[in-house]
Amino acid sequence: MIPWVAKYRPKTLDEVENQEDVKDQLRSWIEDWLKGSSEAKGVLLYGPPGTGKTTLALALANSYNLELVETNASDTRNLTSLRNIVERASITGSLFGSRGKLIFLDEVDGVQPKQDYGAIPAILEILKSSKYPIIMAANDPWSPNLRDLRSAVRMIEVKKLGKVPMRRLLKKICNSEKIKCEDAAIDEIVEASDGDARYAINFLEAVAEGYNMVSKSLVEELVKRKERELDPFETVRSVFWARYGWQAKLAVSNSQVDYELLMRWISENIPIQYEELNDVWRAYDALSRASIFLTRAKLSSWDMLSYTFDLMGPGVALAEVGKKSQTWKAKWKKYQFPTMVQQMYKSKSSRQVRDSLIQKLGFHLHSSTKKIFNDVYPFFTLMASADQSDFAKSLELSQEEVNYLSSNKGETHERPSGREDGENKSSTTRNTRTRSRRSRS
Ligand SMILES: Nc1ncnc2c1ncn2[C@@H]1O[C@H](COP(=O)(O)OP(=O)(O)OP(=O)(O)O)[C@@H](O)[C@H]1O
Repeated sequence: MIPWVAKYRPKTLDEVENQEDVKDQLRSWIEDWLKGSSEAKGVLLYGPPGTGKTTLALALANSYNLELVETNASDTRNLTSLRNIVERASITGSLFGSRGKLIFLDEVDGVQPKQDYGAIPAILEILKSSKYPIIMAANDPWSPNLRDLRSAVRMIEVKKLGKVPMRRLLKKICNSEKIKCEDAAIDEIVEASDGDARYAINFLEAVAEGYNMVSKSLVEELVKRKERELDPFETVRSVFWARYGWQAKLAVSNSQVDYELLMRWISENIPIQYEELNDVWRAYDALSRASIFLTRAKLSSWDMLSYTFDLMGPGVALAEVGKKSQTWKAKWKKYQFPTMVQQMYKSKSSRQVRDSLIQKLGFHLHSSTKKIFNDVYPFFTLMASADQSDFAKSLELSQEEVNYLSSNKGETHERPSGREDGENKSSTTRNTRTRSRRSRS
């Protein structure tokens, strides 16, 4: 059975819902190409997931009877074979005499500067030498890694699909499938999809397939369930409150939270939920075994994941022996974030205060971060605890930074990142220039 996203994917540009401006730009670009007068070597379609970038590339190829050669931009092996195709094209000459090609490079923003080293230069080279039009897609095209690429192509933004065309799209599918869909249910899916057509169509298919009809109450229930799967508090609660093993297993296997992180969540909250020492012991025993199976799953076979779920879900849930008799009020506990997540957050914000503090001191003293950190910083911690008001004002410190200094922090932290010498000199120069310009005006 073909999934609906593929079954109902528009074949030509005229069938693509909305996106009129994008379609016009693509038509004029490809027609210039076919006439041999195109200025832009390639096009980069960018926009959120599920908005139709791949669909538009495919529809463009079909509309102009071109063969679509599709590859993922981070697959460097495919880029090499693409280079061969392009090279061969330059030798064989007339390309549009027979059936021409349209090259489609998906996920150019997925190219990693380190792992996929050479991919962007390869794309730039293909762009330069290609006799075929090249169309690319990205969700986020603004990374510094793509700077050269951005200036080499025409950028076309693909916006989220609006509510009216999305509704039209879903209704068309309901009619073709001869399924009874309540209007309010369609509206609910449109709302939940937030302009992502793939999400909306998949959602519609899941409801229709499971229940043979699409009602508002069903959609609401499924939206809630999806939200719960994303929420670690809900997963933890479902595990601890499960009366039967299968309920706990379903909660962990459906959860969208990363498995390791989920283990930390469960681990943190075991002693909060369970009061009997033996229950706590059994729960931790199950969880530690789950951790072993997770490592095995990663190292050898993902089949082991099922044991991880068994231990992390039912293993922890059934560790509490007297659970069945408890009311929900007795079970209700206030869960907490894993300590590690809290610490990471705290140390990150604390590092940010320290770094901005050192930048400011460097600016006022015309020194590098290294010099400030090694030689000057301890004196400032003393000065801050002695006199705060004038000191803070003259250095333009925020209250957060003053508190940080006067609590004598700093020695306990690692040295801040950044270039050691000259870093603050250049920022000082920049700041001084801004200041003098300001004072002139
Ligand atoms: N404007 C549209 N008209 C009709 N169907 C659409 C439209 N946009 C998207 N779709 C449907 O949504 C599905 C997903 O779209 P597509 O794969 O083109 O999105 P994308 O922008 O390439 O996503 P990603 O960035 O995740 O790769 C398509 O298979 C198609 O069925």
